[in-house]
Amino acid sequence: MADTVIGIIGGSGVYEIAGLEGAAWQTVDSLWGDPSDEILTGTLDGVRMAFLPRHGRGHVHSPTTVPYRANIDALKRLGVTDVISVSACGSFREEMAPGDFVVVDQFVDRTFAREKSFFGTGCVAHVSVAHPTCPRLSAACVAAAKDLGITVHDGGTYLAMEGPQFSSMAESKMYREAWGCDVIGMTNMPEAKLAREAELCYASVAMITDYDSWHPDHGAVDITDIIATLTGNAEKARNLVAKLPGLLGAEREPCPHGCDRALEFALMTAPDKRDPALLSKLDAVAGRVL
Ligand SMILES: CSC[C@H]1O[C@H](OP(=O)(O)O)[C@H](O)[C@@H]1O
Ligand SMILES: Nc1ncnc2[nH]cnc12
Repeated sequence: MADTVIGIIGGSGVYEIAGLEGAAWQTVDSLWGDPSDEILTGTLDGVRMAFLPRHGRGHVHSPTTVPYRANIDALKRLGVTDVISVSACGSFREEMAPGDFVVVDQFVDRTFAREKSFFGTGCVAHVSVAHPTCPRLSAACVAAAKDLGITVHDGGTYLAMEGPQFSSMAESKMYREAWGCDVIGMTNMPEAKLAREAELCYASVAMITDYDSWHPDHGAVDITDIIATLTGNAEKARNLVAKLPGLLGAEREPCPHGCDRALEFALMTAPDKRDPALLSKLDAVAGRVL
């Protein structure tokens, strides 16, 4: 058994969490650049927690400029084992309404202007993201939401777009009708891919703020409406996070789905061909297998 350390990545509208014992904002150095902000650490119900606001306090980073690699590396350096991403999203489904939560289990990655891997020339690795979220951690998020009486959808496909502009109506209809996506946001990719490379369990709690631009009765997505819905959602998200230590416990068995062993057979580059500079940057993310 190992200690559980819960990492929360807070999205739009979620810039802090309350109630941590021994709470302190900590600077974490990463060789992958500066994380989005300092990380709030402490314990909740005897479980270590680390909270990182994805866009930084004051919402400084756009979805494109969020330092995704530095964020995941910094959480890994703090000993985080389980990452819960909290995000705002638009809905492509009538029955997935603003105010509802979706615990996402699949992604379509349409982002194109971001660094998507810790690996590359000098240390090549290929991990599977066929099942990009952790079923054990996702189940805990669903249970927490249900305990709180939040309307939660267990599973859904999240289309990750580059942004920062919202989609055109033609795109919105295509993602919904032809591609079968359920929700849309701008940040869960490459975050989920990087969490898998770092052998972290990852779950995504997507909080619906709008119907994007496909819905005949709702018109185009509007940031003012989004912010109004976000405020209510953020409070629900903080309550959900507070339930997680009780559900996950202070000690954890190895992940039954193998998230914490994702790199086991993934490295392709022969040991004598590996680039020492890249290997030193990979010490936290891939140290277990290097
Ligand atoms: C405020 S609407 C658009 C913005 O909100 C979402 O951010 P996050 O995923 O961090 O909650 C969405 O992906 C966009 O970045
Ligand atoms: N409709 C939408 N598209 C992309 N990101 C979003 N975040 C919240 N609503 C969104």
